[in-house]
Amino acid sequence: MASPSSSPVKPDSARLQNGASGSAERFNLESVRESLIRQEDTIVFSLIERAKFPRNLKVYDESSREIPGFSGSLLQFFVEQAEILQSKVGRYYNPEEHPFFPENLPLSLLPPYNYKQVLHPAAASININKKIWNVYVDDLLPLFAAKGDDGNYASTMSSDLTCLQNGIGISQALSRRIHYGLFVAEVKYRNAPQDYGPAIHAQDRDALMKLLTFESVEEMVKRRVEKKASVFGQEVSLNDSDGDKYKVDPSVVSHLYGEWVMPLTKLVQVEYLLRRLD
Ligand SMILES: C=C(O[C@@H]1C=C(C(=O)O)C=C[C@H]1O)C(=O)O
Repeated sequence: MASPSSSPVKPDSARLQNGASGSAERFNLESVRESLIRQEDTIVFSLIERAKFPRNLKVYDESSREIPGFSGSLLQFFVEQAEILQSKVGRYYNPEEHPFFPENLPLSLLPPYNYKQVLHPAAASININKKIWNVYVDDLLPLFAAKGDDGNYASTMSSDLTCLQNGIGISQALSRRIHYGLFVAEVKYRNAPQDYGPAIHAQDRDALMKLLTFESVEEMVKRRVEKKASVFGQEVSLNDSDGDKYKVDPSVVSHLYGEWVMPLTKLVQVEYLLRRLD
């Protein structure tokens, strides 16, 4: 997948959406963590939705030439076309939205929403969706999508599309959640500029990673998402003798957060903080 650059369609100013980030008025560590907790539900439900289909690996085959004149996977084509449409109606003016294919996106046909500046302008240059895409296809799908191919490529891509771009979807949920690290990092900097400033001036990634890491919070996140997966994904049976079965293994969800979601969220925080005093 081509390395994305920053989106050309974000205006200079940006404001927290009232959606995932809670009230636009409250901007503190508690409110951004509350938003991350709410996003857990979307991620767990989207895992369950995507798990309806087998891997259908043909969809992700980047050597595919199925689409005349297009070089890339079926899903890349599908998502790219969706992002073109959504860019035309201003989706990427929202600082919480990050396109997977920011190159060559058309400008919005609608006037930009008057967002309040929350993040440092450097945030517009941070987009790790290439990593998210590769992690999703190479590491995550095998964890929760059964082997096999049922030929439902359009349905699979619709599931991935709403995932990658919007609505209830695993990759969209992942991208939005991971890039929410921008807001977490901004709050952490504002709370302790005296701590973060020296590490930023030294461009010390390790020092920044140590400052922004809260292992106790991470442990709570892993336990909570595992519990949510067991509750939201439990197979309901009228036969009491059936043991507990789940649409997605709850331990997989905890593993997914611990191995990828949280490390990538922290990577976004470090990348942002390195540029915070530019
Ligand atoms: C998001 C935060 O930063 C880090 C990443 C976390 C995560 O991705 O869930 C949790 C705790 C921190 O180690 C936070 O402090 O809430």
